[in-house]
Amino acid sequence: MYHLVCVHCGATYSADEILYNCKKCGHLLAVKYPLDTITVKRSTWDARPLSVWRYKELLPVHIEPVSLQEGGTPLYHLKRLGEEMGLKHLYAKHEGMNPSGSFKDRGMTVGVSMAIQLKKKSVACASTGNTSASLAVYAAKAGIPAVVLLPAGHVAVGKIAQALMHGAKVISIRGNFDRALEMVHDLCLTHGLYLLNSINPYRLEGQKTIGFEAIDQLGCVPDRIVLPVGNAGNISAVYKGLLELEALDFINSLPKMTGIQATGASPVVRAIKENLPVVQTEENPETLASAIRIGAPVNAEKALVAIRKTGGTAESVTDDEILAMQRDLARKEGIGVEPASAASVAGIRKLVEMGAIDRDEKIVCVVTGHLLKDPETVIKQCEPPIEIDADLPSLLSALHL
Ligand SMILES: Cc1ncc(COP(=O)(O)O)c(C=O)c1O
Ligand SMILES: N[C@@H](CCOP(=O)(O)O)C(=O)O
Repeated sequence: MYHLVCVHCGATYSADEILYNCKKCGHLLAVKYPLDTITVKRSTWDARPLSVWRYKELLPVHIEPVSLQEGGTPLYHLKRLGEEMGLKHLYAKHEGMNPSGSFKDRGMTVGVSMAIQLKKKSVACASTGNTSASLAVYAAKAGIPAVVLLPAGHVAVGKIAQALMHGAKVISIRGNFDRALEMVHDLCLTHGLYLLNSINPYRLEGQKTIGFEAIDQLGCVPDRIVLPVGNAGNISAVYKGLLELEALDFINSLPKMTGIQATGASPVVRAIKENLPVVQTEENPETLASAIRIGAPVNAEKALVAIRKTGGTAESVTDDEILAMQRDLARKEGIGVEPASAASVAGIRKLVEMGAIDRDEKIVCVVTGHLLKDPETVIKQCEPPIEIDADLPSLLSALHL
């Protein structure tokens, strides 16, 4: 049976205690499995469909999971963009192909299942959009109420539409995401709702399967895994999962974990570049990649370890660089992603230009959310449709034929 362990002081807690922070030092908790008793074989996993639940021996859920077939997302070889950058082995893992259109579904299938396993009656989160959309979807599937707190005016319309349509109670606060997270944390501690942001150690267990799948699809461990970083849960989760695979002798090397942030919201990048022991909060984070508009990443401590221990790096990209890559992915590779997701590939382009990447590396960029999440940012970048009279001459003239 697994238990919870503080990532900072190592204090341990029983698995069924509803805890988000260590009672001794206040830092975050992680799920620790007795890996020496896990006897699953690679061949057993290989025989199952590619999905979060392929790896159930390394997940905490013991009941029938609340599932909508999450995971099993495509790994695309970016031939054209890779060629332009001089990279032969550049891949994108398209997490926008999950049920609600982002990687959060991997976390929520596990997190909402744990809410049921722990007999919680309602769930809540703060969100820049995707967490709320995903929570609303999985709470609907589980048949329990969900409350979501959003930063007013800073959430993409597709994500609000999802949270509303799937029946969550949607509250917009006049404050940013970091404040919304503090508020929902207080609400959950005082009123017993189950908090499903990435400070929930169980939710992140689902997200670690991104790394497992990438390795299974590639047939080897990539040299580098690149992720956009906001609250820093995903990069931490993927790293944790890879450590578990290594401990089980399923892999014998680790990819360089590489985090990409938007220039206006880049506290992790700053900590890496300036070799700071801890991340310093940015009070007024700003980027049009609203999913990663976060100044106080709650998982930063773990993310710094992931990047430093694997010899990875962190880099920031401007909003213009993010949008240029969003267009390039769409037009040169046929891959539709939201701005925050394009940050990972934009970051690699920048690192290549800086000479910081070995061109023979096998690189997996995680592209985290679907293009249709944020249609307004798409429309603003494109020419509007050409409206014509409904006759052939008008059509030919519009096509310059
Ligand atoms: C589309 C998208 N990409 C990236 C991120 C950043 O992930 P994390 O917060 O786990 O660093 C988020 C949300 O946080 C997101 O919604
Ligand atoms: N981008 C996230 C921000 C919240 O992150 P979480 O991983 O702590 O839930 C979102 O979609 O809300």
